[in-house]
Amino acid sequence: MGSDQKVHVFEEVAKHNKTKDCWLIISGKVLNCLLCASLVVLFTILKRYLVYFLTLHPFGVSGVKELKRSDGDNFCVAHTGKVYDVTPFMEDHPGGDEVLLSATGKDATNDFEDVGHSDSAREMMDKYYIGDIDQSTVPLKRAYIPPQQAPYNPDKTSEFVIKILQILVPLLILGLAFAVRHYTKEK
Ligand code: HEM
Repeated sequence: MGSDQKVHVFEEVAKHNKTKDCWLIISGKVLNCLLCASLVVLFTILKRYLVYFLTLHPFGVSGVKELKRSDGDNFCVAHTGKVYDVTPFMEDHPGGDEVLLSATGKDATNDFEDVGHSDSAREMMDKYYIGDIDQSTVPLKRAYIPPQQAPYNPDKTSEFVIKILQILVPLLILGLAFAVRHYTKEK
């Protein structure tokens, strides 16, 4: 573990995006602990009894619905964004230094997890841990900057000249034919 462990702001971390100075943000997950799991079970049982009691109550409490926790709820799952200075690991990283560079300036958790790093890789991370990220400074989404395109403005001059010629040329031929006919008649 590094000695300079503090809370970093995103903007500051994002500046370390070079081979000789590379910082990553990767979140750790503290999964459901035993105590939390027991509390969930207890809460569910209590809730069932409460709903049953209220719906059968002689005064008729209406509109009581059983509240369901959606599957997506991360009950008791803590996400902590950690900052790693992987500069000394750049040359030795089995996945290469380019992937690490491409993971700078963002929350690289998904990139890291997608690879399916081994437990030994996760243990190694401690060596490069230099502090936590101030989550409030992490942008939710990168702002999409649309590519700059020049406005469509084709040159219409040549098109106009062709149209004029299409009208003028037949008129000229017709005029020439009349002139020749008139000239030969006179003779
Ligand atoms: C502190 C951060 C990291 C550490 C300590 C680390 C460590 C390792 C280790 C030890 C391996 C060898 C395979 C294994 O044991 O799982 C590995 C492979 C790899 N890592 Fe990382 N890694 C880190 C971050 C990242 C990130 C952020 C990415 C993606 C952007 C990444 C992409 C890869 C890839 C593509 C491989 C090669 C997988 C393969 O060829 O099978 N790593 N890493």
